[in-house]
Amino acid sequence: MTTRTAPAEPAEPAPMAADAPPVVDVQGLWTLFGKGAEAFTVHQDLQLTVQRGEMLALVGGSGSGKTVLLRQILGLARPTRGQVTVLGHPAAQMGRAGAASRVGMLFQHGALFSAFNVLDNVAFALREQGTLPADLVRDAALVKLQMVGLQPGHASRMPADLSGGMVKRVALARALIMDPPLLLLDEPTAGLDPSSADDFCALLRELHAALGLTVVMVTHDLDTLFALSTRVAVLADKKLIVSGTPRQVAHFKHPFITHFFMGERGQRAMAPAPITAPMPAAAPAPDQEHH
Ligand SMILES: Nc1ncnc2c1ncn2[C@@H]1O[C@H](COP(=O)(O)OP(=O)(O)OP(=O)(O)O)[C@@H](O)[C@H]1O
Repeated sequence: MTTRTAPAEPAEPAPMAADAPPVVDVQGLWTLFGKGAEAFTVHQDLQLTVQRGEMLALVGGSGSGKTVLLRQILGLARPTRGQVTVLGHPAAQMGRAGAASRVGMLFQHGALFSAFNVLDNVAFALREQGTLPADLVRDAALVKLQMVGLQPGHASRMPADLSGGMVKRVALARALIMDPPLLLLDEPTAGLDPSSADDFCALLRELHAALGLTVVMVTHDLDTLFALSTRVAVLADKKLIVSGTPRQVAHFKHPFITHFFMGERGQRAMAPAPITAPMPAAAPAPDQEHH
């Protein structure tokens, strides 16, 4: 089995002015679905703030409302009660153009338009805005392709001809086309092999630092969480039960957290990086030591 390499420490959030407003501010959020006997509550008086420069990982069990919360931050879904504010604006009132210039979203499987080539996928939101001539839109899309490590030669390829890692890169370039300060990632490394997942995490770290992005991601993958997040927020029991560094959160007593962090994968992801100094020639092979 191939395993991922031990992650480097995540980047520190960019320094902020003491009175800087949060990039994302969720207050008193209630989300209810269904009616009558079928009604159920997903979020119950949930609070969350995300400061500029953070890379926040949202974790929680299946059905705990992580994706619904991302959609509410993006303005695609409205809360039943409470406020979701993004860069000082109510998320639900941003409109499509406003949302694209403030928030970039990387959907779990890339969600590329299969009938459009790479360039047209990346350029889509900028072209739809209709404010720039076609050649500048094309140049902007090529710059974004380069930013995510793709070549101009990839621009004319169709999504069906791309590897999983390339689909993620194109989707990332598309999410960044309007230079949004906030990037939302839904399972950024899902479906990638360990080496491609490591490469994609490295790219996200570079772009986070180079562009001064604020990132909110949903991930079930502990390697990704440890590689990227400056803070982890845990959704359980319909609210945010704890937030802190990955290591702080891992020690919080809650059945979901124990299950999530304390399994074999969690222990491996939290283990210190292996020491790579060569063994002395005379050292016994490990399987001979206990005879
Ligand atoms: N538009 C909707 N109408 C009705 N129910 C919905 C709607 N959207 C989400 N739900 C329900 O809300 C709950 C939370 O869904 P959500 O997709 O946010 O969970 P999640 O935490 O992202 O789960 P997973 O980790 O499995 O993706 C689920 O029970 C889901 O079926």
